[in-house]
Amino acid sequence: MIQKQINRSAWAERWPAPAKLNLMLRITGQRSDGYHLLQTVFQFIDLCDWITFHPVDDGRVSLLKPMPGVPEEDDLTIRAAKLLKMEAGCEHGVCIEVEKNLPMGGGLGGGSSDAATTLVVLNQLWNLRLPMEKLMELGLSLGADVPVFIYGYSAWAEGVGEKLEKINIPEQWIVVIKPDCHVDTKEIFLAKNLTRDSKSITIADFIAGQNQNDCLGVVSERYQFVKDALVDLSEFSEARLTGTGACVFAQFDSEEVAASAYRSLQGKWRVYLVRGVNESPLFSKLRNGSYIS
Ligand SMILES: C[C@@](CO)(OP(=O)(O)O)[C@H](O)COP(=O)(O)OP(=O)(O)OC[C@H]1O[C@@H](n2ccc(N)nc2=O)[C@H](O)[C@@H]1O
Ligand SMILES: Nc1ncnc2c1ncn2[C@@H]1O[C@H](COP(=O)(O)OP(=O)(O)O)[C@@H](O)[C@H]1O
Repeated sequence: MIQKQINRSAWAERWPAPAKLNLMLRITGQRSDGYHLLQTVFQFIDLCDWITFHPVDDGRVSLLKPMPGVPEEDDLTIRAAKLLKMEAGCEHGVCIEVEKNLPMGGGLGGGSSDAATTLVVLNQLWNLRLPMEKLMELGLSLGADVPVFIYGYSAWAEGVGEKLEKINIPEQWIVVIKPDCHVDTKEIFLAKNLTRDSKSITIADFIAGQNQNDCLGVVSERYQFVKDALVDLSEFSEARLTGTGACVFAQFDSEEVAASAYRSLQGKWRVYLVRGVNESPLFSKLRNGSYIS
């Protein structure tokens, strides 16, 4: 985590909020508050929302343009900025501009990533100096997926996704299909027939090929588009579900083979050709950018 101060010019920058994939997901139990205990592996992909933070003098936190279907006060960037202000007890204001590229409710973690980028970048721009651990704690109160985007590196995750351990995964080419449906995370976790008692595995087991997603059965039984997308994608490589869906993905060693699969699927599906990356593009930008003094 970069703790250095960013120059004032960074206000004019566009900051990435990358998507994640769950390369496997096991549900090993349930907490007394209903939240499920998971084992999962997060890797980032180079498909991003882009966020610009415009300074304002009146202390208000607002969106330049609210997203269709999401009231401004519910937007995770607004909630993150307000939470940060409250935690730091500061009077700063900001107008947030989000260029939304990640499909919503797709299991790519777009809302969580937008929240994480807001926490990390405003912490720098407002010179609050909150440590990464505090930002991750604030992030967790916004959503189970937020901490990994603050952590900024591919991770083996346990708990509800907040106990993170760095992991290096081959940075392959990936084809992602976004089926034309929105899967509600809560609905899947409430399903009676969801597997909730998977045996815990180790990182070595995952590397050896144990990569099941325990949500797959319930999601594909309820969402025909997801089932169909898995069938079409598996003609090219092993097809998997990310998170609770709706997106499905397949990994490829070769860009050429991935691009060929992408082209074949393009006519029928909303499809993305991306690359898996172990360092979050947000942290690559913070580390490599000339705006860090
Ligand atoms: C399943 C995962 C895997 O990465 O991804 P998505 O498919 O949503 O991206 C996440 O853990 C999702 O995280 P996130 O999308 O932030 O979920 P939250 O907003 O915290 O929770 C939405 C709802 O799902 C249920 N929930 C969520 C996470 C969890 N470990 N157990 C749960 O039971 C809770 O009912 C909660 O009210
Ligand atoms: N900035 C945001 N971007 C996306 N979704 C948001 C945002 N703020 C709030 N949300 C809400 O969070 C829900 C989950 O969005 P998202 O994170 O994209 O999906 P998922 O958790 O399946 O990856 C959306 O349906 C939307 O109602």
